[in-house]
Amino acid sequence: MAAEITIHLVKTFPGRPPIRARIRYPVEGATVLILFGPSGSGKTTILRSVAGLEWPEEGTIRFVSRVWLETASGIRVPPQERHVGYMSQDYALFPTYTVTGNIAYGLSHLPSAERKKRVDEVMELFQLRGLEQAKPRELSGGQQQRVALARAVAPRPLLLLLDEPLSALDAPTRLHLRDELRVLLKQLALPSIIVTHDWAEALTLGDVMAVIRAGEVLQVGAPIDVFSRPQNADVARVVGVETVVKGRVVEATGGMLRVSVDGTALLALEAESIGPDVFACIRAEDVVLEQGRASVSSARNHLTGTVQSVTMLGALARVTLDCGFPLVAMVTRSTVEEFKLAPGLVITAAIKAGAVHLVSRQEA
Ligand SMILES: Nc1ncnc2c1ncn2[C@@H]1O[C@H](COP(=O)(O)OP(=O)(O)OP(=O)(O)O)[C@@H](O)[C@H]1O
Repeated sequence: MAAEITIHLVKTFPGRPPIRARIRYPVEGATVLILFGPSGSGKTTILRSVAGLEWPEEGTIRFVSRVWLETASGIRVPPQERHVGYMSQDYALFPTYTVTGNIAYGLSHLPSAERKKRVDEVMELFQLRGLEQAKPRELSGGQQQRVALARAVAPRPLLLLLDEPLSALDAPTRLHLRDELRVLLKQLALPSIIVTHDWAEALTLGDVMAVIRAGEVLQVGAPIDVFSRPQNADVARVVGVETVVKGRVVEATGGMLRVSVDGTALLALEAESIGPDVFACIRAEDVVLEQGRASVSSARNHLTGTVQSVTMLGALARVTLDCGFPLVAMVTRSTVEEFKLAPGLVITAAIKAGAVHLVSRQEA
């Protein structure tokens, strides 16, 4: 039987609806679980419960063969015996400690020579050389993030728990460190659970993703499947991007990238540090349907597609198209009536280049 992580819990804060998580997934060397959802949905509470920093009133938390929580039989393993690395959203570095002091914090059980060796190793790994004596306030946001990660990883935890690891950073640093973090997690061969509400982070970093809303786990699956095939309208609303397809950048011209998706060309705005292998992501509301060839919009992409399905959702309708790849559009009820949208109809989908978001993808 494959090694698994099980997180089943109920946690209630006074005056709030209970947080109920049911997540179970296979774990290998560096499997990353993403907890994805809007603010206040319960992601941090689930992460803190796995760390042992929050005590659910009911539940089971198992990591491979270890049981950390089983309320039915009274098992409650304290945080220090779980051997997890935890990084909170604000990094929580000790302000009066130096960089090495912060990193050495969880290594007090080691003899001093070994402790020094391990600190040196992680300083090297996280490219912190030269900053040994610096205090947290003297570091940039990116450096603080590295020190916090180094501190979490130094004691060789079994599992790494990261709460919004990139949210405190400015956009360019965030983009750069997102790619670095992915490489690093694979290099460490350390399973991790990462909280985020950023879909690009979920796609780049995650192997498995749990979508959480109002304390309920709505769907668990591979990120690309969850984004492109949300189980229901609630999940679609939370993830907000319904077309996620694998593509390859084939040309860069005049500030645009031409991306081939199963042979169909898509134009996207040029983006920094994008490799040739990408996910092309399109929000359903950014797809405009047009009839005939005369285009009124200034969109750079005009794709011919065949309607596969039309689902009415109140005043709006979700339309799935086959454009050589599956594309989802969200249109008004009046568009459905005006264009007589129905399965089999051939129609044009217009998408602005700026609405085609590219996210780097590691080719397996
Ligand atoms: N210690 C606490 N006491 C009371 N209520 C709490 C406590 N911790 C969390 N909550 C409540 O539980 C709910 C879930 O909070 P949680 O921090 O887990 O959400 P989140 O999805 O991580 O949000 P964010 O992305 O904003 O951090 C919220 O309604 C929050 O106000």
